[in-house]
Amino acid sequence: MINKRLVAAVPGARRYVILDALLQWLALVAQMAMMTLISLCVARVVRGGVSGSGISDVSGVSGVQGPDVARGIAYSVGVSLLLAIVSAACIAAATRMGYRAAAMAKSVLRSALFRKLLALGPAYDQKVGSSEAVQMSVEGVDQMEAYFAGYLPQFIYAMAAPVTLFAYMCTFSPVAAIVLLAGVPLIPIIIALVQTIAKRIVSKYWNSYTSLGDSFLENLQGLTTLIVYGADKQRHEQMDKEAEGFRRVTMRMLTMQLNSIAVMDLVAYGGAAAGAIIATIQMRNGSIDLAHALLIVLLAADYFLPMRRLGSYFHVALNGSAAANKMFRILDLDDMPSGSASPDSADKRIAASHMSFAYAVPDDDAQGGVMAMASAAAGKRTAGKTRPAEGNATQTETGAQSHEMRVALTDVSFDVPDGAFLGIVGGSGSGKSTLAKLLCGRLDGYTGSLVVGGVEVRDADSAGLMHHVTLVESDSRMIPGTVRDNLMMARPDANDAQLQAALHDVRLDSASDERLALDTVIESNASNLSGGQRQRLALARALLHDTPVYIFDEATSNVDPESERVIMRAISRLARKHTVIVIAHRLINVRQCDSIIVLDHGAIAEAGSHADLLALDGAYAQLWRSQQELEAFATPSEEAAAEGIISEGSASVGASSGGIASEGLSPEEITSEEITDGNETERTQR
Ligand SMILES: Nc1ncnc2c1ncn2[C@@H]1O[C@H](COP(=O)(O)OP(=O)(O)OP(=O)(O)O)[C@@H](O)[C@H]1O
Repeated sequence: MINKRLVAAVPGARRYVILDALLQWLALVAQMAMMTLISLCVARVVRGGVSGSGISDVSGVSGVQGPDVARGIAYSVGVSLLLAIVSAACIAAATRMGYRAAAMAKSVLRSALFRKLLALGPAYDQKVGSSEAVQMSVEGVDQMEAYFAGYLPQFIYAMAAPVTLFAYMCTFSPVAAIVLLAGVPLIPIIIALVQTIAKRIVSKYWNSYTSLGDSFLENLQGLTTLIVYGADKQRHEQMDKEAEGFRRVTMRMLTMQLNSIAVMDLVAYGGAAAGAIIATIQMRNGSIDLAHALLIVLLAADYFLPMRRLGSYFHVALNGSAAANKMFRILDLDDMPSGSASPDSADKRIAASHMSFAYAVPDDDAQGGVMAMASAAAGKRTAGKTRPAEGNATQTETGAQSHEMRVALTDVSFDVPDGAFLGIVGGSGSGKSTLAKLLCGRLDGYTGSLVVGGVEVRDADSAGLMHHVTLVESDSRMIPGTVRDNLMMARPDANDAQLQAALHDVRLDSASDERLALDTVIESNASNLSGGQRQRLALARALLHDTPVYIFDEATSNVDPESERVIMRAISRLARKHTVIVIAHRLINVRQCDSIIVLDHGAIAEAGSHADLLALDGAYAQLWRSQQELEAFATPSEEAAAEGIISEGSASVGASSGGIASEGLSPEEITSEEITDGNETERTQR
């Protein structure tokens, strides 16, 4: 009934929980004394001032006769009021202690979650969904309030209260004390019975809640796409179905809670009624007087109420416990491994030797693609918390979840000399991005060897590796704030002149049409920037990072031709001083590289310079020819344009693609300003 791991996770909350229960117990003692006085008073009023028996010792008002009755009653009322105040103060203090325990639990767990998300590293979202992370750290953690402030103190108090009442009642009516105590365990028995069903329902509730959150977030993020393709109605219906499923499981949970509370109420109030019956019988037998009979009636409910309250807190606790178990699943994820070796900033070489890598994919997701065919090279460790089997069999078990291994890279070997300019090309899914992520330590679990900055990546200190390799991807993120904030992220000590220089390098300075001031505010999701501006700003930020190695993974895939030209020119200027790797689908963007690696299904199919690869007449040459043909096809010939034989639609395609083909992505254009200017003139004429 207690989530031991949850309690152990917040050791500092224990003393507040115990103080809370202790204060509740003191309130009970004060109430017992108050009820004793009240019973005595009532009995004296009824009997016209005749003194009670044993109670008088407790109340201190025995033996008060005749005219002193009024004074005795006033005295009792005064003391009762004082006791009521003491009891209320104890309850208020107990509530305070409960909130302290809850605040501590929430703060400890929320910090632990945030620390874990950081420790999971840049690829945290591969292990935890964004919406799950948000739900757990907000609503999941909030569930701890009821658990620590309500359930835990109540659990202790509900044990202590009946025992205390039993001990007191035994002094004047052992029969009533025993009968009432015997009824108390009925409530925990009901709780235990309900628990078996409730656990399953509550866990279903949380699963349904987080998965609905995931769908909601994804649909919201993709809302524009859904509307554009007219798929919003269908997604709407699908979400309605999910929401209906969530409503049903919520209703089942509430029904179960209300039903069990109703049964517990029956026991609690039935018990109190039983107390009244026993008191009446005993008084009629003459074994107790009126004052004691009244006292039994008044105290009988208190036997059951703490347990009854525990029963209602129990449902909240189950919810908190299920949320905590979900949190622990996140907290139990393996941190991004970090070695202690620091890459040498003077060593800009990269070397891979017989390097292989496979993703662990949950069984349900593992379909199609290059499935479970890990070569024997896929040796000791794999991504995340998985472990490949020896040889070709690559099924793994992680707790209840089994995984298939999806091979992404197989037996890859290459050497990149200091300051080299390397291109990596290949079809979709050939492993280019995986290689980029491995090089900057965002994925772990490769086999073979991968050396960056003179150290094996798996042994490298992850912070050191992040300062050695900068990866710029196609969907670079900006944080809300100013342009300055985003740039200074890469170099916190940069002055305005350095920031301006970085903006100048990517043509975002005041001389450019696309200019951005350092104080320009960037809104959420950089929605006030164009795709080109965003990517150029990301490049400026990367330039400020000034690391020995740069990797650009499709850094120009979503931008306009002008931005593509600016970015490629800035990238080519980086080479020599830094080692630069460019991953591109468009071969024209790697044509000027010293060497190009062609990946095919995770393996190196060809390697060499652009000229070597064309001479080889293999996959690269074939792809080059087809891309050239495509671009030539997309470029409207001057004669055709002059004769007006290109329709409006195709002219617009031609203008955009033709722009890309001719606007400065050839090596000459990238490295020579004059030729670029010539192209611009040509474009203006066109
Ligand atoms: N997180 C992941 N979990 C499981 N498999 C993955 C994951 N990321 C990539 N893969 C798989 O690994 C293989 C290589 O993917 P990768 O993203 O490296 O290819 P790519 O060459 O960069 O493709 P593209 O050019 O389309 O970006 C693919 O089969 C892909 O399905």
